[in-house]
Amino acid sequence: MTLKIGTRGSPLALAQTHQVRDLLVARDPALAEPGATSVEVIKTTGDAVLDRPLSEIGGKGLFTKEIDEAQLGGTVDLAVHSMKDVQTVLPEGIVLAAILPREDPRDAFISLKYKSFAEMPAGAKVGTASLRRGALVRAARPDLEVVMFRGNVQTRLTKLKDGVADATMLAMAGLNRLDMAQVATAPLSLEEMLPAVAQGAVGVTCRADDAETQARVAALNCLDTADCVACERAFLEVLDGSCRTPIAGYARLSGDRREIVFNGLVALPDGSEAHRCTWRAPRHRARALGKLAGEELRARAGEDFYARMLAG
Ligand SMILES: NCc1[nH]cc(CCC(=O)O)c1CC(=O)O
Repeated sequence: MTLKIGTRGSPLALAQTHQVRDLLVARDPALAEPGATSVEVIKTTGDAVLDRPLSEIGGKGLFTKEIDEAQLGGTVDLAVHSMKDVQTVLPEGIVLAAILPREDPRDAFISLKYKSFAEMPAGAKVGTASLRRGALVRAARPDLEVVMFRGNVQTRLTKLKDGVADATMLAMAGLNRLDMAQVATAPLSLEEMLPAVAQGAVGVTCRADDAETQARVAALNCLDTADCVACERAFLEVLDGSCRTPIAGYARLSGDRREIVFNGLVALPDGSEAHRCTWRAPRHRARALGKLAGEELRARAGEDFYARMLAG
């Protein structure tokens, strides 16, 4: 019997998957035997389309659908995902069995020419395909130009060298997991660049009817991260639906770890509007807090917010 682990094939996805496998082996030395585990690389829609912003492709689970199908079909037993890419409502038959301790949740500013956004002159180009990052840059610096930019770390660095853009942004978590933190010019503060919901968190899914694998995987769960991510995902669930909305959300625990402090944001892609909120609540109310924050921002943005977004 082989424990089959499903993952995308990107260097980051593979690094995360090997980390999960090592953690499982550490808990059950029998898994270290040859053939006891296997890593199955699965190409997803998000991997196949490299030339367009993901928001244009649309649809849910761009980086997860094919892996979910493999899991439900029994080709893989567990799957490792960046939680940022996991839809708020999981497909029927699949459960989230563990969330690993969160990495650095911040975005990194990356440039070969400038040390920070503040140093960038009017007209300089920022490369990103992320609606959230684009909207936050446009809101803070309407004088900069945002250009379309996708690809892995190496591709982006080459594009910076070639002058396709003067700066870009990537999650610190991904750089750290790839041992490439030196690529970051500087981390951006949580105030200037509120992260995507669940950024920096890795989740492991199992089949709902596979109690044995669920029990193995559940041992890796980090309760602190799971509560924060549950809060953020409840927020996203209230606001999203389309993947075409710039949304940011970050929850952390208070110093005594009894409360959750949540910051959320929803914006228009052109940065002309951004609504922010801060809430705190006892941590057992994590999901309710996220939902409340989402409802507050929905109300503050106004009924015609989504209509303005589609028009813009
Ligand atoms: N959508 C791609 C993606 N999914 C997760 C990460 C980074 C790692 C993480 O947030 O855990 C990235 C790349 C990026 O945004 O830089």
